[in-house]
Amino acid sequence: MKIAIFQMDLAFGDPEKNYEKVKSWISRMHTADLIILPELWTTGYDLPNLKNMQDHYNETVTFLRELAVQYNVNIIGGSAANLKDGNIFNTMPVIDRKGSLIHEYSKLHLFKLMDEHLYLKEGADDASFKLEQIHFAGFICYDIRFPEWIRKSVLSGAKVVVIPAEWPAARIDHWTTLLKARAIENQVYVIACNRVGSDHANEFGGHSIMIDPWGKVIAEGSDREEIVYGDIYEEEVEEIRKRIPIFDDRRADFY
Ligand SMILES: NC(=O)CCC(=O)C(=O)O
Repeated sequence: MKIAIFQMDLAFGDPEKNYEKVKSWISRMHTADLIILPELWTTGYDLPNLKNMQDHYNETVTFLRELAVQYNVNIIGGSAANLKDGNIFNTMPVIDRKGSLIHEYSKLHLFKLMDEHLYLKEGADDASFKLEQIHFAGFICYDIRFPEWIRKSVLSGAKVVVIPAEWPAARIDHWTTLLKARAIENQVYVIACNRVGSDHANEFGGHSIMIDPWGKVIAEGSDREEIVYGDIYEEEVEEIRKRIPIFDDRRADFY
């Protein structure tokens, strides 16, 4: 499967501008099977204004469904603010080549350092889904600091872990280290998309990355706006798991 990660810069609180940007860049990614966008790519962390955006999530999903059909590509649509029953969730839509919305996941762990707990509600979704017969699990940014949560999906069969993010440059060493650890300890592919650019509070670090189940970096972005490309091979996961069989050796009776 050919992957294209778009580590974009965002127009703060301006979905129309961000839609325009994705529309103008997507034709460069037309050979990919799967495109991945960053967390909250339509608005950035314009949290106080999200409550005024009634149909925003549905508009975003419709926009991505049309692109998926037009370019015959699967899209993991980063995440967008999703106003539901008076609460706002930080929700990742997954759309297949036919334009069907096949999965949604709302961020489970809210990040207090960026005020998420003041404006957002934590999700309660399963992270797993299948895309082109491959078992994926999708998490959002801060979720990567919770290895038990990721391990749960891996134990249920996930072979590829995808993470859209808005991770500040100030902690980019944590980003890279945590992602490599998640890949090595779970023997899965890790594909992570982080935005670049800045808002009033943070500079974001980019360095989107694809890591194989051995922990080797397949592709890594810079700190500038760009597309990061790489290929994944599902059978590689089983090969690595035969080399060091941690799932046979783990002592599930103890933990
Ligand atoms: N958007 C986020 O969840 C940021 C998480 C983060 O920066 C961290 O250090 O964790």
